[in-house]
This record gives sequence, C-alpha cells and structure tokens, in this order.
Amino acid sequence: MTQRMIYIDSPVFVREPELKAKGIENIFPDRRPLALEIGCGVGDFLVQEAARRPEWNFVAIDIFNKGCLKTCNRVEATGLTNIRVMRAEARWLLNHFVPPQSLAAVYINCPDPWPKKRHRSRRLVNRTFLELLRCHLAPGGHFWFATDFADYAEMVADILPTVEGYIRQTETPYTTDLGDYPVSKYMRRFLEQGQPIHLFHYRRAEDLPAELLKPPGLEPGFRLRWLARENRRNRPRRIKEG
Ligand SMILES: C[S@@+](CC[C@H](N)C(=O)[O-])C[C@H]1O[C@@H](n2cnc3c(N)ncnc32)[C@H](O)[C@@H]1O
Repeated sequence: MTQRMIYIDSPVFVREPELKAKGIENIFPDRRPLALEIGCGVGDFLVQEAARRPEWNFVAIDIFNKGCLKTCNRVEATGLTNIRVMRAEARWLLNHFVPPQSLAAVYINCPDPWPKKRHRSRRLVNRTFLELLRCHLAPGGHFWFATDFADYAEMVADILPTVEGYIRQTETPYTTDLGDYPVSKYMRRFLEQGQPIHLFHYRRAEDLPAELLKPPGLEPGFRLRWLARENRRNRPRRIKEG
C-alpha cells in the first residue's frame, strides 16, 4: 500500500531534525515518565490514556503519514499537552532515539496481524523485538500488547515467558477482560463484531544483568524496508485537509 504524503503542520508533530537536536526526552517542556505508543493509528487510544495519566508524557508513532495527521488533529482538539506525534518505524526509533531503560510504558494495540503463514515473520512483536524493548523499558516499565488476532496472541503467549526480564501482571498469559484499558478504533471495531481482544500486561524486572540490556541489533524488518521505499517515492506536499 502506498501513502499520499500530506505535509503535517502541527505543533505536536515532531520531525527527525528536532528529535536529533533535542533527544526524545527533551521534546516536551517538562521531564516526566515517558510512554510510547507504537502504531497509534488515528490516536484515539492515546488521547484517552494521556488524559487519565497527566503525570506522564506520551510519544505516539506510526509509519502512516495520514494516521499521524489524524492523531495530531485529535491531540490538538483535546488540548492535551502531554502528547507528541512522530512518523517513525518502531525498531528504528528505539534503536536510534530512545535511551536505554528510559520508557515507563510501551503500548501496542492491534498491530498488523499478518494472518498468512508465510507472512508471520513480518509481525512486529517477536523474540528479537521483545529483547530490544527490554533494553529500552525502565525498571518496572509496563508493556501492554492488545491483539484481536488469536494466532498472534498465542504466538506472543508462547514467546513472552521465554524472554527473560518480563514479569506477567495478569493471572493468565493474557486476558480478554479489558478492565479500564482504553479502547482503540480497531479494538472497538472487533469488539462490536463480538470478537475478543487479547490483552497482555507485563512489567520489566527491576534488576536485569548487563547482558540482557544489550540491544540485539537493528534487524531491517519488513516495515523498515517498506518505509525507506515510501520515503524515496514520496515527498510531503503542503495540502490543507479539513
Ligand atoms: C491495524 S492498525 C491499528 C491502529 C491502532 N493501534 C488501533 O488499534 O486502532 C496498525 C497500525 O500500526 C502501524 N504500524 C505497523 N507497523 C509499524 C511499525 N513497524 N512501526 C510503527 N507503526 C507501525 C500501521 O501503520 C497502522 O497504523
């Protein structure tokens, strides 16, 4: 899928030069625990989460330009000041811009399921990704992962207990009782169709041996290669969108 690139002119949108110049922890006027939502879509989950956790700062990323634009519009409409939006690929951002052990929380809701067997390796959440995330989560940092896709849930439920340093916060590997976890656009869509959402909640262990805090190295994942191609093909244009 190619994307129509619209210039995002929003005070909450952060571009790479600003990120490089300031560092992710300094893009907000005040330092607070920093949380990251990966694949924010249109931003409806994050505005709910950021409103109920005003003591945290939130970075929302997505590789789709239009999703970033809609998220920016939504953030501006709510008046929330603790959210910034970036168009970025998750592994790239973690590897290049997120300091070690700095994230109070990471959220991933309804990531692309890649249902075909031959495409499973394209799934974002796999062993290497969880090892990478472990390096960037703060001690005690939260990892929330929600998927509508049962096969993805089973895959992650198999892997997570074998990745050292994650501590389960639910009685079972995942729960379909969402409690007060905010509902995203995709989650709502599946819930309305009577399909369960599988919610994982883990926390990073307080103390980890140094060897578990070494990043596994940037794997040029499918989305990273796709984004590089898209960026070569497109140059953002300034278009007024209502
Ligand atoms: C199925 S949508 C879900 C959107 C939203 N989280 C929700 O639940 O409504 C998955 C989103 O993840 C984004 N995405 C996929 N791979 C990504 C990656 N490697 N880094 C950042 N965003 C990614 C896609 O662009 C898409 O917007």
